[in-house]
Amino acid sequence: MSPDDPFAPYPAPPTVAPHTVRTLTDPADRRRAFDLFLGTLHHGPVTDDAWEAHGQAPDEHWLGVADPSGALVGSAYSFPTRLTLPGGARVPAAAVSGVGVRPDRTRAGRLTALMRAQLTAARDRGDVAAVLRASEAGIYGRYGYGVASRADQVRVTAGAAWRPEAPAGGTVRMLDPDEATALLPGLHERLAADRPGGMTRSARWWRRALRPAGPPAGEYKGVAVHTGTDGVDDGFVVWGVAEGDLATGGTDEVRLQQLWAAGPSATAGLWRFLTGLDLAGAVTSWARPLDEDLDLVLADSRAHRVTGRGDDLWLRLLDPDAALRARAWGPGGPVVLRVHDAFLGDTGTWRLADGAAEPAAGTDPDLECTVDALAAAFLGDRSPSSLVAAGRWREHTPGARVRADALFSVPGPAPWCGTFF
Ligand SMILES: CC(=O)SCCNC(=O)CCNC(=O)[C@H](O)C(C)(C)COP(=O)(O)OP(=O)(O)OC[C@H]1O[C@@H](n2cnc3c(N)ncnc32)[C@H](O)[C@@H]1OP(=O)(O)O
Repeated sequence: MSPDDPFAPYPAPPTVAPHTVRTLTDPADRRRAFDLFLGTLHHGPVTDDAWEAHGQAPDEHWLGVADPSGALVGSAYSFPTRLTLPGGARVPAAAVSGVGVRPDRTRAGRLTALMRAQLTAARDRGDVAAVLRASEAGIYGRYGYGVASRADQVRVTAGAAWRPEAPAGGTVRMLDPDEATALLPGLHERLAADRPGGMTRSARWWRRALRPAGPPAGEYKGVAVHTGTDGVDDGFVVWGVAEGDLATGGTDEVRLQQLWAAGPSATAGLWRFLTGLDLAGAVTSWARPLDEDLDLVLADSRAHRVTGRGDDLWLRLLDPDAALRARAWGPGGPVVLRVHDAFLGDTGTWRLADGAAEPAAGTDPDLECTVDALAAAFLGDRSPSSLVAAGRWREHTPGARVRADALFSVPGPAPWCGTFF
C-alpha cells in the first residue's frame, strides 16, 4: 500500500518466484503440508498419534505452493465456520490457519500467491469473510485483513474477595473428558451466537482442545460448567495448571484456557470457582474480552490486573455487501461509505441509514476506507471517529464520523472470538 494513496491497487511483490498453487486432497500431501507449517513455527513434525487423533475433516480446504521441481514449499488451510456479527446474524466464513512458507523460500511472493488463491476460492464458495489468528501483526493487512477484536491478558489473585453486591447464584460442577466432549461443543455454539466475533468450532478443534494427543495428554486439564438458578447450563471453563517450584515455595498458577458465560452471574460464578481453587496463587489468561470488568466486582479492584492487550480476531471481508447487510446498525445516519479492496481489486459504496446498508454506487462518499480498516470497526471494536483520527479512514463530509459512530455502535457484548485456531 502506498503511503501517498492508501487506496491504490496492491502492487505485486518485486520478486515473484515461479510457483504452482494447488489444492491438496491426498491425506499424505496434507500431512506434508502440516509438517511444513509446523517447521515454519520452529516445531518438529506432527506425531502419528497426533495426526490420527486430530484427523482431517473432509470440509477442510488445503492449499500447497510448489517449486517448479514439484517440491512443496508453502501451505495454508481453512475450515468452514460461522461468524457472529453485531445483532446476532451468523455468516459463513473461512477460518484460516496452517499458513507457512519454507524459510529458504520466503520473500518471493509465495504467501501472496497462496492468499490470492485461498481468498478467491473462499469467496467463490460463498464465504462472506475469512478469519484468522496472526502469528505476527505485519503479515496480513496487505491481504485485506484487519484486527476486528482485541483481548486482554489478565492475572487475578487467587482467593480474592468479592464485593457483596457482585452477581451470584447458580452452581458449578466439574466434568470428566467424556462429559465435556458431549456437552461443551453445543454449549459453546449457543454462547458464541451472542457475541460478535464468536465462531463455530470444528469437531477437530474440540478433539484437540479436550483430548490432546502426544505429550500434552499428560497435562492436567480441568473442565467445569455453570448452571444458572433456572437450571440451565449457562457457562463453562477449561483450565490447565503451571506447577509452582517447590524449591522456592512457589504456588501453582491456574491457566485459564477457555471461559464462556451467558451473563454476569455465570461469569462471576466461574471466576469465583477458579479463584477459589486450593493450592493456587493466581489465575491467568492470555485473552479475555475487553468487557469482562472483574475489577468492578472484586473487593480489591487491583486483584484483577490487565497485564497486556493484543489482537484477537483478524477479519477479512470477502463479500462486503452481504456482510454490511447482515450486521445490525445503530440509529441515525445517513452516511455514504466507500470501501476499497486493493488486493482483490474491488471498490464498493454503501449508504448506511435507518438500521440498514444499501448499495449506493455513483454517490459521493462521506467516509472512505480500505477493507482492512473497515474490519476494525465492523464488529464494533473501534469507532469510525478513532479510525478517522488515526488516518485509517478518510472523512470527506464534516461530522460524518460522528454519525457513523452511532451507526456502527450496537448494544451488546464487546466483540471477542475466544477461539484459537
Ligand atoms: C493464520 C496463520 O497460520 S499465522 C502463521 C503465519 N506463518 C508464520 O508466521 C510462519 C513463519 N513465516 C512464514 O512462513 C513466512 O515468512 C510468511 C508465510 C509469513 C510469509 O511468506 P512469504 O512467502 O515470505 O511472503 P511473500 O513473499 O508473499 O510476502 C509478501 C509481502 O509480505 C511481506 N511479509 C512477509 N512476511 C512478513 C512478516 N512476517 N512481517 C512483515 N511483512 C512480511 C513481504 O515483505 C512482502 O512485502 P512486499 O509485498 O511489500 O514486498
